[in-house]
Amino acid sequence: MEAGAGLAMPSSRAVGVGVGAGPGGRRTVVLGGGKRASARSLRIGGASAGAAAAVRARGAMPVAPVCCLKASRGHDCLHNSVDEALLLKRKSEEVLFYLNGRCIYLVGMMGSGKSTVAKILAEVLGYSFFDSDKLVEQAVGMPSVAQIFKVHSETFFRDNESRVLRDLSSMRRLVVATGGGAVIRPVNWKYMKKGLSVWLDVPLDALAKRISQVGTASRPLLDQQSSDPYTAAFSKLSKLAEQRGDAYANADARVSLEEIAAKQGHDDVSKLTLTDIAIEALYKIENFVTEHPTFSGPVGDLKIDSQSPRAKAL
Ligand SMILES: Nc1ncnc2c1ncn2[C@@H]1O[C@H](COP(=O)(O)OP(=O)(O)O)[C@@H](O)[C@H]1O
Ligand SMILES: O=C(O)C1=C[C@@H](OP(=O)(O)O)[C@@H](O)[C@H](O)C1
Repeated sequence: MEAGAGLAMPSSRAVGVGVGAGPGGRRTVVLGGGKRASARSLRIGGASAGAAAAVRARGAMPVAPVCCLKASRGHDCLHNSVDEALLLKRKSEEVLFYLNGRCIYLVGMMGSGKSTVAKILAEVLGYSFFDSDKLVEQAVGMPSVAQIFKVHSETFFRDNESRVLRDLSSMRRLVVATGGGAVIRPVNWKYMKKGLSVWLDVPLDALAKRISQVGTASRPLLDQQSSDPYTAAFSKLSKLAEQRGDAYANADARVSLEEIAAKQGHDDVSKLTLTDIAIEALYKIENFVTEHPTFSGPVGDLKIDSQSPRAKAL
């Protein structure tokens, strides 16, 4: 049975960014609606130095004073967090102007952080967040992508994925985390090109580490019991990356974690915070829209606002 994608809109939320201490004293960004982004989104001391370095590397002045560069506790840490949160919020306000309601599609390999980063971008932009895998699950009426692959087939999943992207592409003000394989069908690019696509480019070894930590059960293309989880994930991801070739490079903007790490003087992408990555994504989006002035023009057939009652009926 194939079903069309029914899109249930999350309710619209006030957008605000604040900071707080999460469980175990870890830092969190508190986003609009009271949701907390991952505790990795802010780090103490070094993180703010990193954000400041990123700003300097871009040749731009920080929009909020970046202070408190040494690792410490208490008020200094709070200032660091506030600086980063403000930078993220202010940059999002600038980008909003150019986007003119167009959707953002995050593409990238499995585990590249599309869902995680998309949620942050949606919060700061005041957009709605969608995960295309979840919409396919809803459309098909199955609890997981893994089950859809098992009971039906990858082709069945891909057909539904394309339908979901088609339906989303007529809407405005969404940040969509696509499935890692969405880039392989040209028709999906036709849909995603109605908005702006961002490739989260993460080194394969970092992806394999993340995926082996969370397990491969939810990612059927990686689910192999035979060898140790890191080696299995790395080997399969390498094959997929080879097969997919330049497909990800069709995206309008590329956020390379290796590049951000190099700009900040890190030798390891795992030292980057989610805030670093989200800020870089906003800078890359801004670069694209300012280099393509026609992009900010009339939105044409994108008439359905994600927050409107009409969208709920889709
Ligand atoms: N920058 C990051 N650093 C470390 N772990 C991350 C980062 N981004 C995402 N993760 C973790 O990696 C896993 C996959 O992230 P997710 O956002 O689901 O990726 P995707 O949607 O691209 O498959 C999750 O456990 C998430 O918490
Ligand atoms: O790379 C892929 O082909 C896939 C990635 C998955 O999404 P994530 O990238 O969100 O894990 C999911 O769509 C499916 O398992 C196939």
